[in-house]
Amino acid sequence: MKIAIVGTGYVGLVSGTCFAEMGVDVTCVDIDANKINNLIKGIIPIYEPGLEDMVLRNVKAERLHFTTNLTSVLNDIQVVFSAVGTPPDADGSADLQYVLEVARTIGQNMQQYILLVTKSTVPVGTASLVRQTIQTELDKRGVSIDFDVASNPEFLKEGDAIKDFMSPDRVVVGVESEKAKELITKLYRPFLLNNFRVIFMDILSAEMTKYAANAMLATRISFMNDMANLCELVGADINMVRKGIGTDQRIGGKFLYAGCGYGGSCFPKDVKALIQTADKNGYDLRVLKAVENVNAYQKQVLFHKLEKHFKSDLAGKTIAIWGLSFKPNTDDMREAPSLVLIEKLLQAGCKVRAFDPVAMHEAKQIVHSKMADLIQTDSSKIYFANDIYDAVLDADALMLVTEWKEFRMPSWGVVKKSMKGVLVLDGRNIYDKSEMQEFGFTYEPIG
Ligand SMILES: NC(=O)c1ccc[n+]([C@@H]2O[C@H](COP(=O)([O-])OP(=O)(O)OC[C@H]3O[C@@H](n4cnc5c(N)ncnc54)[C@H](O)[C@@H]3O)[C@@H](O)[C@H]2O)c1
Ligand SMILES: O=c1ccn([C@@H]2O[C@H](COP(=O)(O)OP(=O)(O)O[C@H]3O[C@H](CO)[C@@H](O)[C@H](O)[C@H]3O)[C@@H](O)[C@H]2O)c(=O)[nH]1
Repeated sequence: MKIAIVGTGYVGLVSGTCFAEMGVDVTCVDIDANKINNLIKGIIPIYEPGLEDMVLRNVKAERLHFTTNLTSVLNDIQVVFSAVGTPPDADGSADLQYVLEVARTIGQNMQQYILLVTKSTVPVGTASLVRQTIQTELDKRGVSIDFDVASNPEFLKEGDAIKDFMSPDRVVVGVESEKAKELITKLYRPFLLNNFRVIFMDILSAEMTKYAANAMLATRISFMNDMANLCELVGADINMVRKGIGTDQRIGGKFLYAGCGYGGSCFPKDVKALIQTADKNGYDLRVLKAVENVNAYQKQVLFHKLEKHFKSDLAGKTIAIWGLSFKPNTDDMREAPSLVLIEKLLQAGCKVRAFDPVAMHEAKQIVHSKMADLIQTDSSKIYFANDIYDAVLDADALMLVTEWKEFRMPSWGVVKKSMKGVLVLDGRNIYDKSEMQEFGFTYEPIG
């Protein structure tokens, strides 16, 4: 079977490569010529564990191809997946310009039946817009060609993307024709050996399922962060509370980790977009608004702890940050809590020494463009360190922001000698309090 995937980002490249791994002939399409040229040369644009090997293997086997020209493959295939970006508009709703552009290109150029499957996260009702857009282009051409639209939202997590795609808990598909259902069933059949279900439903419910899933996960995190903040005030331990409630099968143990806020390209934007969808339908999603507020507060919690410790006298202090990406195993910096902290530290007159195993390049670019006004007079205000020990040199405090594996067991003796101060703020609760105290640190986790 031959398919095309439009949009060669995290979702498009991972999905395309995984379909190719299962024997499907896949062409990945992107408007970014630089990205496509690099992929043709074997240069992978994102950091995702295991992806590079899998891309190279499938390119070599001639099952995975790259092009900037969707039209050139359109008449050789029956199924097109759209995995282009849906970034937030100024009001927080999803910007559908890329999704509709793909539909337009298809309507303008298709010569035979096409099933267009939207994998991007799109507001409920988008499939109708996609259908209308294709139909309008066909009408302009004065031709009548059969086509279908479907919704197949993606649930993969960055850093675990290949495992999530190959063995998901489930695949959700919204269809409105038997033909579309058959094509998608055929495509996912090889994956079913990995023991998951394809759940077919109507398109509106499939579109809604994606937002409801992300909203529920974000809600769990904000709920736990709220509980963590209360635990601190009453002297309870959020980790014990987490274990205590997570063992209740109705609650479950996953996505219950308190921390310094959720980031990434999905939760923040999808929570906003769902609030917008509700507003447009005259409904106030009060729970999700609270989820957002808690998260905005939580991204500043480590800074507030620092202020409290130094009695707001932060000017001139050197603060080390371990972990910049929004979560481990990715170089993605979108909505990363580290960015909020760096900005607040620079505004308070601190010097920042930052380190991340993978996201240094992205982090540097963002800090230098978005915080230019804060560092222009003195670029030494932020230093991107060579490793974890370089980062803590002469630091008054250390903040652990992203729980990369290599931060889990540092040589605390070396860290202690290198630091000027003793404060360690653990934004992901990965260290052992008594061990930290034995080393002489003032240790503060979340909750
Ligand atoms: N990143 C994730 O972990 C994840 C997981 C599940 C769902 N999603 C959703 O999937 C969608 C894609 O996310 P992403 O993170 O992969 O985005 P991304 O920004 O990494 O990639 C999108 C790609 O689409 C390309 N593009 C834009 N317009 C195009 C067009 N007309 N033709 C061809 N290519 C075009 C861009 O150049 C870019 O390379 C979003 O809706 C997102 O919400 C993302
Ligand atoms: O218990 C937890 C779990 C996660 N996080 C934070 O939540 C954010 C998101 O993490 P995660 O969900 O693992 O990463 P994403 O790659 O953003 O994946 C989410 O967003 C994707 C895009 O929609 C969905 O496909 C996935 O199912 C959904 O988990 C990160 O900042 C994490 O640090 C916590 O604070 N506590």
